Amino acid sequence: MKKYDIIFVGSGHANWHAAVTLSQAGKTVAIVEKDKIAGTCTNYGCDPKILLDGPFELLDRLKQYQGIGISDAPKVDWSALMDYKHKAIDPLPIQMAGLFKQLGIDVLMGEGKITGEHTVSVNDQEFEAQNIVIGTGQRAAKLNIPSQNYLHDNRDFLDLKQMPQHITFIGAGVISIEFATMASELGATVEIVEFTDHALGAFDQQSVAKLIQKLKSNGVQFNFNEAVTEVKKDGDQYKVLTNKERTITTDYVVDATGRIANVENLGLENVGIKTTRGGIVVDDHLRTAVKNIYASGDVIDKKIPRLTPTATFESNYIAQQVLGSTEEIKYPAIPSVVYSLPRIAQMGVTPKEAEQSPHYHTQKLPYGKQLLFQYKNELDAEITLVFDQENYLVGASIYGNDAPELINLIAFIIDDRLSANQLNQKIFAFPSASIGIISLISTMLHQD
Ligand SMILES: Cc1cc2nc3c(=O)[nH]c(=O)nc-3n(C[C@H](O)[C@H](O)[C@H](O)COP(=O)(O)OP(=O)(O)OC[C@H]3O[C@@H](n4cnc5c(N)ncnc54)[C@H](O)[C@@H]3O)c2cc1C
Ligand SMILES: NC(=O)c1ccc[n+]([C@@H]2O[C@H](COP(=O)([O-])OP(=O)(O)OC[C@H]3O[C@@H](n4cnc5c(N)ncnc54)[C@H](O)[C@@H]3O)[C@@H](O)[C@H]2O)c1
Repeated sequence: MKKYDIIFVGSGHANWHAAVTLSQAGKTVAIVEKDKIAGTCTNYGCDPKILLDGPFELLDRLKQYQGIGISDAPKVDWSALMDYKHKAIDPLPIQMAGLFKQLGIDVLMGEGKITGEHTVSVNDQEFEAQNIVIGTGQRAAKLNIPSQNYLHDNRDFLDLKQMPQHITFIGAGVISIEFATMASELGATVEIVEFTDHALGAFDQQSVAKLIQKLKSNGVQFNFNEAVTEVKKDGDQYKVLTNKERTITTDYVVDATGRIANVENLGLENVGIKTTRGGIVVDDHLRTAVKNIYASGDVIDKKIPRLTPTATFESNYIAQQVLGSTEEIKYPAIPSVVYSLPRIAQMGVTPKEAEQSPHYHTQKLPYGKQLLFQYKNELDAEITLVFDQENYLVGASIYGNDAPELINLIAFIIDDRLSANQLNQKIFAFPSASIGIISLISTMLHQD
């Protein structure tokens, strides 16, 4: 039986960062993968999504100059954009496989199964390892309704050769909102059916309300407190039936009602690894019930957001544990971003949490209006800052196209508990979007 120091089941961000670090540290490493190398983010998630979003973001920025310098905006050619997506994304698993080979990491293609505390089987062949890391991620949930096979998921949407004229999204979470943004910008008619009374539950609802208004004005119809009960085929189209006795006639249905952990058929019961509905149960060292078997990334039952940077953080943490560290895992504040137009970002204490606690106070800044030149006439952009009683920044919610970049900058201010004086010791480029925000924040920050 071939022996390794460590075997990783799954090749996504939850695992490959640790695999690279450990092989560079002289460990013998294998990665087991049953689908495309590099996992969801690279092949079916963040990377293709942001690549397809690029031209839409550009057009959204052009709209800021509509009537004041720009008249005829260009149009997006979706099928050409899709060809470009394939050119850019399809080689990535091959490139990653090349990197692993160069580093001496064995890639074992097939379904990995835990057969014992130190053994993993792949295609009926057994391999032994001192440590095992389970990073098998999540998959799209499927609504339990008749005619499930008419429902599409993120993989299908991000591969669409042509944008359908009418699309129905089930669920008003991050995936639906991001995809609905692109579809509506292309001119598709979009309906979203959501069974709660709100969209994007984890984000500041005042920003979400502004975004919904904008999407509505672009032709997106929101149906809250409504559930899909059945989907029927009707010639080339579909009939989506809801519990409000409504029928939506549509060309394409995306089920984006959440994601579930890949814990089945993994042999976890062979060694007594515990799972819940949320995924694999781990301790504060990311160890499962079997101490030499870790779990990492989306497959963990966790309260923090399931994102690529959190999976990467966990992967880097596990590498250090295997190399001898004994520290328990401590997460910094985690930024979450919805890549809608405009973007919505959230980090640290939310405005809602702040409202409900005497320990925090908030300040809303309509920076789009205040920083007209830096923000290129993006008039509705705003940020809500949350401060603690000593006026250190502990949270921020942003509504604006620069939100992903600004929230990364704000991460330093929150994590390092920077004071106004510390910020003022630094020199930033001017004019720039970020310096405008820094200047505004520094007038409110803890003075020392
Ligand atoms: C549409 C979409 C957009 C997203 N956009 C963003 C974004 O903008 N920003 C962000 O931070 N996050 C985003 N995410 C989330 C991000 O993709 C995940 O958090 C991240 O991929 C988690 O990494 P992971 O390694 O835990 O899981 P995955 O990337 O899912 O990797 C798990 C791997 O394990 C493999 N596997 C499963 N079972 C087995 C088995 N038994 N044997 C062998 N291999 C197995 C799978 O095939 C898969 O390749 C998005 C997700 C989706 C679906
Ligand atoms: N920008 C990003 O970071 C990003 C982007 C896309 C995906 N992701 C990842 O994917 C996850 C989001 O996936 P998602 O959007 O599918 O899930 P989600 O949990 O964000 O949203 C699902 C929505 O569907 C609704 N819903 C559930 N059952 C329903 C039903 N029967 N009928 C109608 N509505 C129903 C829920 O109330 C919820 O609003 C994130 O948590 C993250 O892990 C991240």
